[in-house]
Amino acid sequence: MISVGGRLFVGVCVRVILLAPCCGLRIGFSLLLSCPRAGGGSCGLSMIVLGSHLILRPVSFNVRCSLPPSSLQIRKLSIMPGGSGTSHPSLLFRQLFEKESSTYTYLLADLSDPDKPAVLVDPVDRTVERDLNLIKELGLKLLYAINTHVHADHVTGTGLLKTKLPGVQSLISKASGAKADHYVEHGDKIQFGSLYLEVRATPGHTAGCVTYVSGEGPDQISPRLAFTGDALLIRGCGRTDFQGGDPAQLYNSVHSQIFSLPEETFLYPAHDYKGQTVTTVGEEKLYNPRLTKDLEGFKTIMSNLNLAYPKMIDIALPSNMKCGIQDESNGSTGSSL
Ligand SMILES: N[C@@H](CCC(=O)N[C@@H](CSS)C(=O)NCC(=O)O)C(=O)O
Repeated sequence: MISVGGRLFVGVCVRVILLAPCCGLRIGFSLLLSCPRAGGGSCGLSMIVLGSHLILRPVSFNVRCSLPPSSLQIRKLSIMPGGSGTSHPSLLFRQLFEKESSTYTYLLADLSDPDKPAVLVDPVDRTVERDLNLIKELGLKLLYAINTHVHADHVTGTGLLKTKLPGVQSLISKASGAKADHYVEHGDKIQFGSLYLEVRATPGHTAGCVTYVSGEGPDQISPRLAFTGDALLIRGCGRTDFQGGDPAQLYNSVHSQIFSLPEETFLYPAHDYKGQTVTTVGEEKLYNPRLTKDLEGFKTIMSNLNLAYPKMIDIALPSNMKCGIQDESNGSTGSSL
């Protein structure tokens, strides 16, 4: 069905028509011309070509086949996994999943730049080959392999990526105390082409947790995207019982740095254990069962989670303190961005 200027509809369809018991089924082609009617339906004339016969029939529809005016904008959107959309003509965005640790890795690139510069947020060592293949196939130039924090449940892929793609630089917060090529602090900007991610300190799950928020302004991604790591999970949040975790600090981080973003901001966490992919600030402010409580209620919830320690914690923590880099000589002398 084609809508011309939102007023006239032209449609072609193939019909299977039962003529009479003796004739059996016949295939016909129909051309439909119609115009919208008050109340959302449309009416028009159907011309059916059936063998050598032309049948003209008035028709009426209750279901509109045209796009609502707002969805005309959809043509400009990059459709995200999970059904969300963001409007930036040159953004490439992928949400990738590692199923052993239920970790999300995010690939972002600026396709308007001839180099197609890219960043990868929270890569996992087990899925580095998959990520590298994708980066290669799409012709991207990976600038930074970024961590939101020192993960306790899996080994970061940043070290492996650096060995396989020379030129890639690892990046983590200064407050994490981990080794990397670059250390970021609250307010820093990570540029890739004409796009950037802003660093917001969101400690509480770990002392060095940061959230990376896409840039602000008419030339940036809209609605904004925030990669929250484990500070905020969909309808949940990161635990606070190790790595310098502190429930009051986490509560304050989420409320001041994430819930202060516009309601339509898309939130992408580092994990989901229930098959969810994305949420928004507005949704979490309404429905997050932990963070909608007052501070005392939140602290009570957090001290009663009774979660088992992550299975890989003893391997992951020491490795991730070196950004997953096994060779001591590599990545040990980082600098600010
Ligand atoms: N079972 C998993 C670990 C699950 C877990 O503890 N997840 C962390 C984030 S990774 S350190 C968390 O903060 N969870 C919060 C929650 O409410 O689930 C494993 O063994 O790896």
